[in-house]
Amino acid sequence: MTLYILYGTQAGNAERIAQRVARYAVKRGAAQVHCLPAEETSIQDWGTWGAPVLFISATANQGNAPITLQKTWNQLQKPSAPSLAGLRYAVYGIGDSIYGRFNFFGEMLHKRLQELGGAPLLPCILGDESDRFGLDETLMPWCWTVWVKLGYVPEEDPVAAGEAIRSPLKEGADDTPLFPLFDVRPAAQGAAPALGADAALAGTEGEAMAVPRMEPMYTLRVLRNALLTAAGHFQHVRHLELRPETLSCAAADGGAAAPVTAPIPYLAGDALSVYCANVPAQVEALLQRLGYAGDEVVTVTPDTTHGIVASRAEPFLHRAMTVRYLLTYYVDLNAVASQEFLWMLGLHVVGDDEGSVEVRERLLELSSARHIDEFLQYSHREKRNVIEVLHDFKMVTPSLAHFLTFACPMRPRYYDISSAPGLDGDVVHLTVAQLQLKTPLKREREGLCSSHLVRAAEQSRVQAGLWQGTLEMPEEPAPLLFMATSTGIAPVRSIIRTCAADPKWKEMPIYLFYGCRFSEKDYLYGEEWERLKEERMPNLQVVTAFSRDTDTKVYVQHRVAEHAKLVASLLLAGSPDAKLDDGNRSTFFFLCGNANEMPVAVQGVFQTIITEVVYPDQVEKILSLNKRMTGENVGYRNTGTNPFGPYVVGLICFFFFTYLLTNVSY
Ligand SMILES: Cc1cc2nc3c(=O)[nH]c(=O)nc-3n(C[C@H](O)[C@H](O)[C@H](O)COP(=O)(O)O)c2cc1C
Repeated sequence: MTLYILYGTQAGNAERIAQRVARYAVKRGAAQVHCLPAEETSIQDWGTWGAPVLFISATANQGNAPITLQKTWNQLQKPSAPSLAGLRYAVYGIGDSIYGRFNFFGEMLHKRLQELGGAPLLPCILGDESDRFGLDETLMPWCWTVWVKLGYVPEEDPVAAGEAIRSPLKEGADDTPLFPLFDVRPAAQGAAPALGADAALAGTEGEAMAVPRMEPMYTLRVLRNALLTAAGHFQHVRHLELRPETLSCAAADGGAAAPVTAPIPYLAGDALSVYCANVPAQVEALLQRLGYAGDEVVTVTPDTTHGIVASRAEPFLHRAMTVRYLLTYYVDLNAVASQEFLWMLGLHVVGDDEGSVEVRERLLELSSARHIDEFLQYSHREKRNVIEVLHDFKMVTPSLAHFLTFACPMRPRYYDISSAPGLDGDVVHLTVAQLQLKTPLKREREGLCSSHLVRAAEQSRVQAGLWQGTLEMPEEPAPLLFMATSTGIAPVRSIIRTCAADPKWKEMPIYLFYGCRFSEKDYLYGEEWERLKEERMPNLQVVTAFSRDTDTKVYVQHRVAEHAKLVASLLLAGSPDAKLDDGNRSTFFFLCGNANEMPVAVQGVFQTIITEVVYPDQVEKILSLNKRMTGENVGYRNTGTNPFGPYVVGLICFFFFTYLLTNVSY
């Protein structure tokens, strides 16, 4: 019995869940489980595998496909997508009901697979992180139903099929098989030179070297790293200018680096996926804790002896490297420890003495669904990483193979590019805010990658890939309306500079509503707008909202309300004199900034403006024309195409492109 589990993840949660389900499947008797990011497979193959496929996917950024499913999703949506007749599948969506578009992507995926001829084993199940027991509440019954459908457990067996399904916690983490996905051995004598054995390859603090990765990687030289916010302001935002020097191919092809001969082929809306190294002091602490000096040379290979025969191809596989190098570049030591990590530690506690029993019980408790609140308190709210957990539970020392399996792999952080090829040539700009926070117990935490970038010395190097977004600029010049806050300005700056480089845009009205705290402290790129207006874009208008300059807080939406007539006319037809029945020149609207409250606030003010302030006598007409502007239906997209799609009605050409804060990467 072979089973495929394909996952879509943005930040790693769906990957962890998928691996857990893979373990359950092995326990239930699957002989071979392939557990992979969906994008590592081809949709053409799905219907021909002759094996069921379980899709486990998060919903990202207000209803969108997560990053490891984005390309696949684009292919699935095409009219030319292949028939999926022959595919038997089930979708488990991962989301959180605090978001308006709860599990939107999981539902879309399920529907599309069915449209293409796939046969669902059961209806799409939507996991909700806000459920009392978190995802386990739906995950466990879903697993059981799938096992029954696949014949792994007998349909008639009341324990397996009935009781277990009703009891969400039946298949708990504590009885999943504990086997590592990797095998770690001393590297063979005389093998190729080990990564990290050479001091130069191990990198120096603050400087990422060309560490092999699965995707093509640029090494970029930091030309400039300037503070944008005032000295003493609570938040550090910096402007980085980076020039690509070398490009290495995917690790799978050997990872050879070649000099870069052409600019990075990016467009407005694209991002750099930046990798960084762990802090050396943390690596040394972990080496000591795991019982390594650090210079031991090892080779890691997949451990397929237990049934999981294919899992994500990690770039550290099959190459000799020192343990220090492995832990420096391939495991995220700053990530919050997962429940699975605690569970794995719990199962490593041997001994029946009182102390051992107590520690084991505590760890298994923290890792069980029933104690999710305690886990969140211990781990998430305090941002407790794996090293701190190992420090708290000194009695347990996992093997390196187990540690690698259950710790969080090092993943890149995404930063919107804020430059434009037309104005900035081969130099790429980033606008980076350093993540700094205090936990409830007043422990200071900072973002690994944002700190790495913010501190990157000029002339040091940064390692990054190019993430191509899906933002579509208007084909012909059109009025642009931006609303942005804080570092949400990064993609806006890229678009504005793209337009500034093209004389065709010179006469176009471009309005930027920008919100931050203080005019003197965090008004990012304020002087640049003045210069661009003078030199290239006479019709660029910037309206600012400085929330803390006055006693009463002023936000972007308040400024929008003050300019009601202008905004309404832009939204409705693209011309300040437009009537409701005018308008074929559509304004492109971009909303960029904190995804939590701003979109809803701006939507509210738009609706008020259009229906109550500007066209009070035509409310019904407007609402009937643009149903999607009401209530829950307004679409927010991360660099998406027009979500109104066929719903864009002739009279209200309202293009809604939104960005979410990819700049909050840490
Ligand atoms: C920026 C952001 C946007 C999100 N948007 C949605 C959403 O629109 N709908 C939803 O159901 N869940 C949403 N979620 C919740 C995620 O789906 C959920 O946290 C999930 O566990 C993330 O899985 P991942 O780590 O595999 O990406 C969002 C989470 C984040 C961080």
